[in-house]
Amino acid sequence: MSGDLQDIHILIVDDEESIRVTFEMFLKRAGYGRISTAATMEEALLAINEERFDLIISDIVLEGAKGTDLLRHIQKTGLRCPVVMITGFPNLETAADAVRYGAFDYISKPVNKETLLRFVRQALSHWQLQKEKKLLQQENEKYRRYLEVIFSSVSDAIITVDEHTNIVQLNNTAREWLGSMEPEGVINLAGLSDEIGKACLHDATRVINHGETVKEHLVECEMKDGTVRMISLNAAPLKDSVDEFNGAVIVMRDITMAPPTTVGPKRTSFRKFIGSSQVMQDVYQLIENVGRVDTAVLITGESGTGKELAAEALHAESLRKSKPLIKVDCAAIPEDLLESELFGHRKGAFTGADRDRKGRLFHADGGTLFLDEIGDISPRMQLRLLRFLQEQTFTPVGQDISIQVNVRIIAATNVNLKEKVRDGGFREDLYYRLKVVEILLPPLRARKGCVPLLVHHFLSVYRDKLNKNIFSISDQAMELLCNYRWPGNVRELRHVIERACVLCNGTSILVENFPKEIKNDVGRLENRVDSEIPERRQRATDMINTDMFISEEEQILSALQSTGGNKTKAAQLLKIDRSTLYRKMKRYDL
Ligand SMILES: Nc1ncnc2c1ncn2[C@@H]1O[C@H](COP(=O)(O)OP(=O)(O)OP(=O)(O)O)[C@@H](O)[C@H]1O
Repeated sequence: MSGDLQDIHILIVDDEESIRVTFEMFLKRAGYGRISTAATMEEALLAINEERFDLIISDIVLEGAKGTDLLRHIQKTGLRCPVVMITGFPNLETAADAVRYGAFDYISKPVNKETLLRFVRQALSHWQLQKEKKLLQQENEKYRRYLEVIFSSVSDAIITVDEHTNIVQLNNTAREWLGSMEPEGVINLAGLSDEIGKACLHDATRVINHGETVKEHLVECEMKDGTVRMISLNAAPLKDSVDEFNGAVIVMRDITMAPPTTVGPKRTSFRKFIGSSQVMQDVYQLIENVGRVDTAVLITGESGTGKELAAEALHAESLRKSKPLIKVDCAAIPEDLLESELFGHRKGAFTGADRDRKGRLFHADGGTLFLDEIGDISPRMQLRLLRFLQEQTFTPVGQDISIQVNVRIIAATNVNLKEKVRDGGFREDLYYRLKVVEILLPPLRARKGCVPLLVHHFLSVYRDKLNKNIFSISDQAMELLCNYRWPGNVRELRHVIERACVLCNGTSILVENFPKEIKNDVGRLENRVDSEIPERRQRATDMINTDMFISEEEQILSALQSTGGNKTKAAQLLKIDRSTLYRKMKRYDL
């Protein structure tokens, strides 16, 4: 407990020095570790802007100002910590005013040690409860948004109804399918006249009246566009947290073209991403789903994994795509400039501000702001950003009037933000605001199946850029690249291929074109005792078709990619004849 008290930060505001000193002494002796004092309202406001407090104790009468003025300012800044007012007069009206303006409570003078400590304990435990409640609400909000993303992005139609078959919720697909629905008011399934509406009513009634679940009820339905589709309906009872029956959920899937288990073809690229491994398929899918939902996204992953590419793809997938995507590298801008860079400033706001300047938030209006390296911003910037996320308004430096904009925030970091929150280096409330949805980009060593594709992609980029006739890469060179750990991820691979293309004098990239750290791996391969080699070969055969080794399908894909789809050249690259290539392409459905 005393360890907790040590971390509690209390601000005492009083124009009488003796009171400040006495209160500080009482609190320190009681174990409270961090006490700050302010003699005037200006000093108090400065402290509140710079630091975070758990409690403020203020005299109701300050020199040249009233304690209630301080309360008003505190409310304006959005600070939520409790404020206890000390009132010198037996004037109940002023004290009641203070409570009306948001004070937690007031204490009448003279204040003895026991009374002060009692009020402090009460205010802090109230504050603790408030914080826990807020955290819980944030968690709930997070899950609610996750569910909303899933609900709105699945291609199945989902409808929930109450026990009278009134529609409670439906996702976009369901809205599209239930063509005869009026946009406003309560809609009952009984009022829908088309096949699909009737089928929903039939299944919902079975669930509601008999408590049965309905599985794979297949109906032919004429859709709005006149086509006849085969729809599979599944329905189940909807129960609340205490197992009370609440209605039914109906999930419908169009199975006309494909059976439900069919998996779509693997993508070898998406927007500016190259890569075909399963983890990247999941990333592409998530970006597509989340791009359309107007929510904050936190992109995480090691340096060089493609976080900026993910932000660009999210913007391109969103309804904001015709508006600007503004990028800010928070680590590259000095801390004292970042505030005016983001929020703008008025002429004369600080030395060197010789004209008004609109910030990047203003320029991003209607579009997306990408905040790279968000983990590096100062506590002051964290607070300003939090306020912006809460209100979508901001005030340029040196200006009084706030500006309203409509901006989606996408942030990225390569540090562990959760750990930073735990260490107190990053605000928890901001963390949850930013991380409504997280996209984690895996390191390249966890998706080595992507390496050959990336190698051929960058090879063709630099072949064109450097105007060279490099068309292949030796098996040994490729093996080295596939086995290397890539601490710098795709960025490092890109540089390695660029360098190799510059150094290459022939038509093939060779091991000798690689830098030392990669070439040294040859030594490791060659120095291996003979007995290890067959075992390694065996392992390679065993692991074909996994992400660690390159499957035949991926070799063919990367060869086609690097030759721009030219099958004759791809066959040459793979050292097989054209007809074999055609046969294999057919087999893998490429
Ligand atoms: N999957 C990929 N396909 C093609 N190029 C990629 C891929 N991933 C990353 N790159 C390239 O690697 C380089 C680094 O990518 P990016 O800047 O997006 O990484 P980052 O994760 O934002 O890095 P940092 O954290 O250092 O800012 C860029 O040149 C980018 O085009």
